[in-house]
Amino acid sequence: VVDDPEIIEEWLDVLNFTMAEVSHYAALASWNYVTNITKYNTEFLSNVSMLSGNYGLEMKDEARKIVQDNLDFRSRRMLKFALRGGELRDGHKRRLLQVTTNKMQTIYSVGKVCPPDQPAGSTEGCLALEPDVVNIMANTRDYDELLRVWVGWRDAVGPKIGKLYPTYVELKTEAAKIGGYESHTDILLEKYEDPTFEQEVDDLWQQVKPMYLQLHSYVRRKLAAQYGDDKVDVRAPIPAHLLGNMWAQQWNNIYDIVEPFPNQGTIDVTDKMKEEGWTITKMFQVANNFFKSLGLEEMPPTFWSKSMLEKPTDREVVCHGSAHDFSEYNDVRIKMCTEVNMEDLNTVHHEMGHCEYYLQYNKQPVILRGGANPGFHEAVGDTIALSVVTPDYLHQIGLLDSNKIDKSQEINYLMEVALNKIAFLPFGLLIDKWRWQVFRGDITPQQYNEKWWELREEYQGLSPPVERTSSDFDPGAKYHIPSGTPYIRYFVSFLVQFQFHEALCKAANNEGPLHLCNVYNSKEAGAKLKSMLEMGMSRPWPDAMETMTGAPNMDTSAIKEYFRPLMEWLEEENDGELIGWGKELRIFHQ
Ligand SMILES: C[C@H](NC(=O)O)C(=O)O
Ligand SMILES: [Zn+2]
Repeated sequence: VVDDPEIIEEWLDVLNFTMAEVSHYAALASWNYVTNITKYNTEFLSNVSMLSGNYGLEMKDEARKIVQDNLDFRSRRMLKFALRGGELRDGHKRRLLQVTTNKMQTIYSVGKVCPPDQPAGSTEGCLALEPDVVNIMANTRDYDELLRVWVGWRDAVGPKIGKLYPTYVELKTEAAKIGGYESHTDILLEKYEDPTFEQEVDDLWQQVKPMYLQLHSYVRRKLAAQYGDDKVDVRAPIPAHLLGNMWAQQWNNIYDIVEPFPNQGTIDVTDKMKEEGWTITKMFQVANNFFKSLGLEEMPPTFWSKSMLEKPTDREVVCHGSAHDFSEYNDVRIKMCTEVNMEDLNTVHHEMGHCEYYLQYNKQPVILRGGANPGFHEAVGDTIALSVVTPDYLHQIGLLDSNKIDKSQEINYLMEVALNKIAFLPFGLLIDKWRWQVFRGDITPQQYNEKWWELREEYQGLSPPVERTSSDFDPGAKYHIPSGTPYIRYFVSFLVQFQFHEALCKAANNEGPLHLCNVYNSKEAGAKLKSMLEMGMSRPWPDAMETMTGAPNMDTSAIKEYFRPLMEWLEEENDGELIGWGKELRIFHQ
C-alpha cells in the first residue's frame, strides 16, 4: 500500500510517460493495419495489443495499491481512469478477443457486393462498399437495383460477422465481470459519468421525436410519389433501402426527391465542387483554413505527409473515415476514402475536428486526453460544419453564386441540413440501445436480428424491404458493430453540436438566425471553443458544457431553435396527412 504523496506523484509522472510510449506504439500498429490490411499487419497489431494489454494490467495492479484519500482532485481523477475498464487475465482469451475483433473488422472492410450468380471465389465485377456501393445507394432511383445492393451488402458481411459476434460478447462480458462490472454495458456508460444517462437520452429523444415524425411523414409521402403506393405505403414504416444511404442513417442523397421548392438553386454543392475542379486536398485545406481562421491550431506538417486522404488502389484498407492521435510529436492523422462531394466535405470537417481536439488537449497528462465525453469528441468538427454549410460561407468559398437566400431557398437549405441531422437522431440512439441489451444478456444470439429490426421500426419507422431471418446479422452491416466502436456518442453529438454552435454564434456576436450563422474568422468564437477543448477529460463533462454554453446540461432548445422555420413549414405540409406508424399512426392536425 502506498500513501506517500511524493511517491504517488512520482508514480503518476511515470504513468504519464509510459502511457504516452505505449499509446504511441499501439496507435502506430493500428494505423499500419487500417491503412494496409495484410496478414503481417494484422498479426503485428494483435501482438502490440497483447503487449499494451499486459502493460495495462500491470499498471492497474500498481494503481490499486495507491491510497487516494489525501490526493488532489486531478490525481484522484487520473487514478480513477487508471482503474477503469474490463480485465481479461487469461492470455488465450485476451488473444482470442483481439483476433475475433480483427476478423470482424477485416470481414467488413474487405466485403464486396458481387453480381448475381457469381462463380464462387471470383471477385470479377464485385463492388466495394466505398465508394461503389455507397454511390449506388446514393444515386440510383431504381427500386430493384437498390434492393440488390442493400441485400447484397448484408449477405456479404452479416452472416460471417454474426458467427463471431457471440464469442466477442462472451469475452467482453467476462472481461467486464473480472473488472468488477455487472456487464460491458456499464463500461460503455461509465464514460458519461452520469448515473441517469440512459434516462436522459430517452428524455432528449422524446423532446426531438416530434421533429423526426414531421420529417418522416413528409419524406414517406415524397417516396410514395417517387416509387408508387405499391412500394411505399404512407400508413406503414418506410422500406429501409430507399433513403439514399446503406443504413438509412442520413437522407441527404434523396434531397432531389424531397426538395420543398424545386428549381430554386440548391445548397447541395456537390455538382459545383466538381465543376470548380475541387480536389480532395483542397477539401482538407479549406477545413484546415477554417480552424486557422478561428485562431485554433492548424494541422501540423506530418498531418499532410502521413495521413491517408484517399482510397489506395494497390491494397485493402479500412475505408470508414477515422482520426488518429499518436500521443507524441504532435502527430495527428486522418484516414479516409474521400470523394469530392458535399457529404464528404462535412466528413472532412468532422474528422479534422477530432484532430483539433487532440492538438488542443495535448498539454494534459495522457490519461486525461480525451473528449469531455465521447459525444463531445464527435461534435467538434460537426459544429464547425454547421457554419460551413451556410449559404454565407459556401458563397465565400465559391460554391454558391450568391449568399442571399429568399424564404423558399431558406426552407430548401434547412431541409438539406435536416436530412443530415434530424433524420439521424433515432439511428444514433438505436444502435447502442441494441448493443446495451446484447451486453446485458437481454438479447440472445438467436434474437440478434429480430430485436435489431424491432428497434429499427420503433425508432426510425423503417422496415426491411425483404424478409429478414435469424441467419442474417444486419447489425454487422454497420461499421461500428464489427469494429466495436460505441455509437451513443453520435446521438449526444447531434444534439450538443447545436448547443456549441449557438455558443460560438453568441461569442461571435452573430445577429441573424441561428441556422444562418457562420462563425468563420471569429477569434472570439475560437477562444470560446479552445477554452473547452483544452480541458480534455480533466473535468466531468458538465463543467466543459458550462465552459461552452454557461449551463451544465444537454439541452434540445438549440436544435429546436435552429429548425423552427422548417418545422413550421412541415406542419403546414403535413396538416391532414398521416404521421407516425404502427400503433402511433394518426392524422396530423396543426
Ligand atoms: C455518424 C457516424 N460517424 C462516424 O462514424 O464518423 C457514422 O458514420 O455512422
Ligand atoms: Zn468521429
